[in-house]
Amino acid sequence: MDLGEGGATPVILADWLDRLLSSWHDYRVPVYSAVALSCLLFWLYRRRLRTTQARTSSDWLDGKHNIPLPTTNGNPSLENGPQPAAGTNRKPRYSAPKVVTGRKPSPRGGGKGSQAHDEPLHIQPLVFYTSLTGTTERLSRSVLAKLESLPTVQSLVLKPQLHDLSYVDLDDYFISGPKTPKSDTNVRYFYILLLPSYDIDTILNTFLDHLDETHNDFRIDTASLSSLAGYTVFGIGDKNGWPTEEAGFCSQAVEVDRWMSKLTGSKRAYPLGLGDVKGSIEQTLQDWTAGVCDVLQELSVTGGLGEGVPGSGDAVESADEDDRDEEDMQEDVDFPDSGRNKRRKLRNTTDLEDVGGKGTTMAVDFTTYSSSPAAVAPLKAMVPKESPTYTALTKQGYTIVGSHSGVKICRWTKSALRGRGSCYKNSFYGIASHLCMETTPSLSCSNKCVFCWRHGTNPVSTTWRWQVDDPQMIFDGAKEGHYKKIKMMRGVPGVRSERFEEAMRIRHCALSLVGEPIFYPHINEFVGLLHGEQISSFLVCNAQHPQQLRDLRRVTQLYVSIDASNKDSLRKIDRPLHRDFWERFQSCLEILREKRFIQRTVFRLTLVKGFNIEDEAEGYADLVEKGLPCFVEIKGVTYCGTSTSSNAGLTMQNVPFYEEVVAFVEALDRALAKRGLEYGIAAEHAHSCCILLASKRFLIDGKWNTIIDYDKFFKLLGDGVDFAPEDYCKETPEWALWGNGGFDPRDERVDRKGRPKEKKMVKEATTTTMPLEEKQSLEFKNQVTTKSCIDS
Ligand SMILES: Cc1cc2nc3c(=O)[nH]c(=O)nc-3n(C[C@H](O)[C@H](O)[C@H](O)COP(=O)(O)O)c2cc1C
Ligand code: SF4
Repeated sequence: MDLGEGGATPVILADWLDRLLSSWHDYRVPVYSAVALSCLLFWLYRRRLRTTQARTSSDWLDGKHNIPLPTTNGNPSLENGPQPAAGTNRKPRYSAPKVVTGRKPSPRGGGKGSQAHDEPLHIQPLVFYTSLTGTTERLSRSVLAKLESLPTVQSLVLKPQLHDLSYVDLDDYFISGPKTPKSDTNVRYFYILLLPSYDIDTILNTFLDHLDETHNDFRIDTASLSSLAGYTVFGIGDKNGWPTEEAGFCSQAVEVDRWMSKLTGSKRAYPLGLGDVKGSIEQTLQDWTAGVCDVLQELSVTGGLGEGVPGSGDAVESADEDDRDEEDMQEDVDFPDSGRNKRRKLRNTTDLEDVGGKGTTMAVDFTTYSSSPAAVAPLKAMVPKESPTYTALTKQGYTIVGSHSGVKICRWTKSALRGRGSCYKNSFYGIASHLCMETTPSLSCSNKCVFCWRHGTNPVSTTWRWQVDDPQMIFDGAKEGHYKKIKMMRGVPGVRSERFEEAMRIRHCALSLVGEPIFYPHINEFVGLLHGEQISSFLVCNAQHPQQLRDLRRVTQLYVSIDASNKDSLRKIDRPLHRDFWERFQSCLEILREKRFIQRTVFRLTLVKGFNIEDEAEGYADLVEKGLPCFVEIKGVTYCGTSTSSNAGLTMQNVPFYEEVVAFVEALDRALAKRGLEYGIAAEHAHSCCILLASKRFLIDGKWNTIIDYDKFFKLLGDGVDFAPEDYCKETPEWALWGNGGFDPRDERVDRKGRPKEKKMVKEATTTTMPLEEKQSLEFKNQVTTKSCIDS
């Protein structure tokens, strides 16, 4: 090629390009094929390489590299005599970058292969302990004995094994769990750990380091013990030297519990138990063991840890959970208009007492007191399963019972289970929130109060125009729903085992939630069922159904919501459906006055700034004079933060400060004194912005007696004698009295992240000057905690 001839160069280049292009056209198909084939070969090669690596890793863990596997039948630590302490004989961790993902359980059990699915699931309890001075070993043996005596369901719970952590190889049990024996592929392991705490260097530090390393080793799945069926921990400590958890009581057991939660993917099967060696540890352990045995039985039958937090316990730590609660609360579901316009007025009406059981075809008119025969029209369910209302309520955490009742565990119940405080009813009347069931036999109401947590989400009506469920069915369904929700809490971090055990026996029933309980035609029978099981009853009604209020038989404490002191305010706030709402309201006050020597009567005042506080103290005092209730509860409104509340014109500005509630209560107290009424400010629960005014009938020997003596109440009820509210009251604790804040010292106050906080913080903060935003956020936090127990 002569490149010297400048003019020929472009021609040559063009010629080359032309040749290249025609070659490409001739050979492009084989070239494409060759590239595709190379890619395929490369992919196959990579895949094969990965399989080989995984097998090597698994072989390594399975002991094909000279690592002995734990014996599952028998206890190496006990049978083989003393062995070197863990930590001295621990094998070095393998260094190859291979990922240990934990053993995969079969869908139901823990076996591999399809055949395993048909075989029964076997639960193998493994009890681990460590002990320096022998206490924990002795206690562990007693747990072992109890587990051995467990009546097995078709022998599905295998003989428990005991392992001293000082002698076992931690790698064998605390990396990916023991290997499933070939003889029984459907075995799943259940770890029970009993651990003392030492603030000196012991095997426990080695154990904790091991769990930490396992969790943080990038080669190991963070939840490498997720194939376990579950785990639970019991801590042994000494309250003499380490009086509180913050001071180190059972600190190492608490820590192990946290690591195990992470490593198992939150399979805490039973709450962490803590026993004080200088206290009643035997009893605590016995109760805890009984609970663990129940879980084992359930596990062997169902193959799962029960509903709730996935795998029994979501890995939500306290902060997440609190967030979730608030998210729940923010949630606003738009329900279709339950049909005020569509509502069909039934011409013919009947008395409540004439209404039959489920499937009844009679309608009840609450607008009149007449008792003419009912219309014979087939009635529908109030909340049908397929309705959007049902879906939305279920989504909000309600369990719908039958066709018109609901049950839900309130935030205070959860808080009390975690030892973080009960609602104000604990301070005023001695109701610990974890013993309380909140339910309603009627999700429907005849008001649309501006502050109602769920107004707009439930049916509203002046008439009962739905089918009527049997009270026994509602009672059974409510208990079942409640217990199910409590059980869902057992995997939640921080739940105290002793409170969890106590919660499995309902002691109180708050008939409030949402809706109007007195609306339910068989309310008396329902209350009778509660009392039959020694469950006390608090019934809150909206002062709109005088006939039903009059007919209501004895409840432990009877509430009437007093949401305003005059007609205009009441219309604005309660937005009642009845045209004669004010007359109904007045009648209810008279009825309450008549009942005041038979049962404890309460006025519940919910203060809404801009609606019913300003200059109304005198008006409320007049109402108190009329009804002469035993108690007057005054509470700042709960701000729901939903569009329903804002549609009703409510904002955070309507939420009073605690100091404003205090000022109002003091004004009301003065107004009552002016009228010569014998009342006084008895107690407070600053945490939920609530204060109690009480009749001096309950000031006995100069001491307030606002607490209910529940045993006495049931005794008197059982004796069938006449009795008065003063016959079943007892002294209010010091910490609950006016001026002392009202936070139960047996509980611990925490902040949103679950960290302990200064007990007086909220009250102090709310009563000092602070920027509006800060104040609102704090108030909101205080207020949202009371979301569940609102007036009907
Ligand atoms: C040196 C020492 C340190 C201890 N540290 C704690 C502690 O930090 N927290 C705690 O709750 N108990 C602590 N204890 C109390 C023990 O946990 C308690 O005595 C336990 O019953 C010991 O169990 P063991 O006999 O099985 O070893 C400590 C005891 C000793 C002797
Ligand atoms: S807030 Fe209501 S339902 Fe919850 S514990 Fe208190 S009384 Fe019971």
